[in-house]
Amino acid sequence: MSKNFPPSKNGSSSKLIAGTETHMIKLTALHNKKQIPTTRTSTNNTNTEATFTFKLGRTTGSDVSGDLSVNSSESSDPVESDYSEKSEDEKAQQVENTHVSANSHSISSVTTTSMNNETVDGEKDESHDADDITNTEDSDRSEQDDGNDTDDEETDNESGESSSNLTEKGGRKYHLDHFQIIKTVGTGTFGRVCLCRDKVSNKYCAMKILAMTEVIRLKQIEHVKNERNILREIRHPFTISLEWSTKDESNLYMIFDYVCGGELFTYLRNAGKFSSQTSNFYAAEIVSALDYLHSLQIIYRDLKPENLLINRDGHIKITDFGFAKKLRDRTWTLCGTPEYIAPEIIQSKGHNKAVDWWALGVLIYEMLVGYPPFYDEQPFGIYEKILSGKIEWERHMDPIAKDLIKKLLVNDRTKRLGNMKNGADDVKRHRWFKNLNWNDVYNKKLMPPILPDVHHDGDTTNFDDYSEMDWKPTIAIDQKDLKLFNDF
Ligand SMILES: Nc1ncnc2c1ncn2[C@@H]1O[C@H](COP(=O)(O)OP(=O)(O)OP(=O)(O)O)[C@@H](O)[C@H]1O
Repeated sequence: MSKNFPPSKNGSSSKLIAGTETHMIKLTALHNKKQIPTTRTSTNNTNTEATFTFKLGRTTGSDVSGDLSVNSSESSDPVESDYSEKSEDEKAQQVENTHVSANSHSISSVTTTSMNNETVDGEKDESHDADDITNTEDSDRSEQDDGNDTDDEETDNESGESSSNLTEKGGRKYHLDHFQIIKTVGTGTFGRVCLCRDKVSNKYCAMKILAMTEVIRLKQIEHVKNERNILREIRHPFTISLEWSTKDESNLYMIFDYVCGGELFTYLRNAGKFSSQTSNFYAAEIVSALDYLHSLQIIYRDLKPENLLINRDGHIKITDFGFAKKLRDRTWTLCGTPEYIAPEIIQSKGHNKAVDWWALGVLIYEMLVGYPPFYDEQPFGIYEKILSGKIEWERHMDPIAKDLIKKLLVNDRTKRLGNMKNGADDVKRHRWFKNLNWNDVYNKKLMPPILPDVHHDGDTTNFDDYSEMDWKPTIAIDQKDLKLFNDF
């Protein structure tokens, strides 16, 4: 099976997307036939026929059908846990410290080519009303400042700021022209992520630019609003930090801390597979982050090595909250990346945080083995394998890690570790994590197994090179469409 698994992220499967597009395979699905409907028009969907589309390439593509979440009062899901953390052994994990470059071909001298900032001209004031999905009373939210005068308990006055860059309350007042775009470090379905320099603080940051025309065309309006709203709400050592967001008449912009080590995906493909210790380190940081997100009723829904960035200090930052959702009960949106989606998503049963624990099982397997447990060249083949429940095991696999994976990759989500009455604590107490002190994990006290080869904060050598010639011309959307993004 490994023979057929493409090592490059463009070569395998992809995120799911419904409704449109060139370079996609169109498929017709019948509910309850081990196939996936993309649309759900009512909760009673027996034998509903739906057309859906998959984009090729595991990460070059993106997303999903429009968000079709439906609240249900007939949840059969297990009781939610209180997520209180339990300390275990005091022994911190000792892992081998190696300096590794994410790109096997990365160069050590770094030139950051300045580009004219043609796409980010002129800031528009924005409304910051959180939509009903993410409207919570999270005390951390004040630190996710967006520079809006009405919502600015926020950030320090960094060096060199003039008073015109301060809000009335003394917080940082952002403008798009504060950011100089340097280089593209990632591309997505409707935009790109660029390394930028904040000319006010003189710090590097990452700017995610989403073309609103594409967001509308791909019916992703609710998802990008979810992404922004959830990012404003969260603060955790292993999740990306949103510094500010805004829009103009063409694009949506999100400014993040720049994570210069590149994607875990690259390190994993270069290494082939990780040792049990290395996998354990990354899994622990992800468990810590998932536990936190779930405690806020947020499901992440896109766990995979491409979305795990490694910081200069070797610790994880989870990025791409494009599928994250604040959950009241269950949700029905078809989304994720084929190799990582849980059976209940395929079966359109409605899903909850259990899908993240399933994806963790897939991720741990992929780290230890080098390829995911369910793989086929076509998404349908992947789904059949997921639903069959059959997993091929390597002969010399760490038996304790295998036990955890088996308990995470349980088709019946009511019996899946992480989704039972003790919640994440069941995962944290598993024997594979027995040497960990979870407070040490949270406080980044474990020694990272990989230290990225980074020469300075704005180093981009751990990312692939992307052409800067294919920036699409900015198209201003009309006022009617702009209103769709009123609360972004
Ligand atoms: N804060 C960051 N620092 C450094 N690189 C980043 C950062 N955020 C994103 N990237 C890079 O950009 C890539 C694309 O980012 P992201 O997945 O958020 O975009 P997207 O448009 O949602 O992509 P997709 O369509 O694949 O979901 C990431 O895989 C990563 O390599």
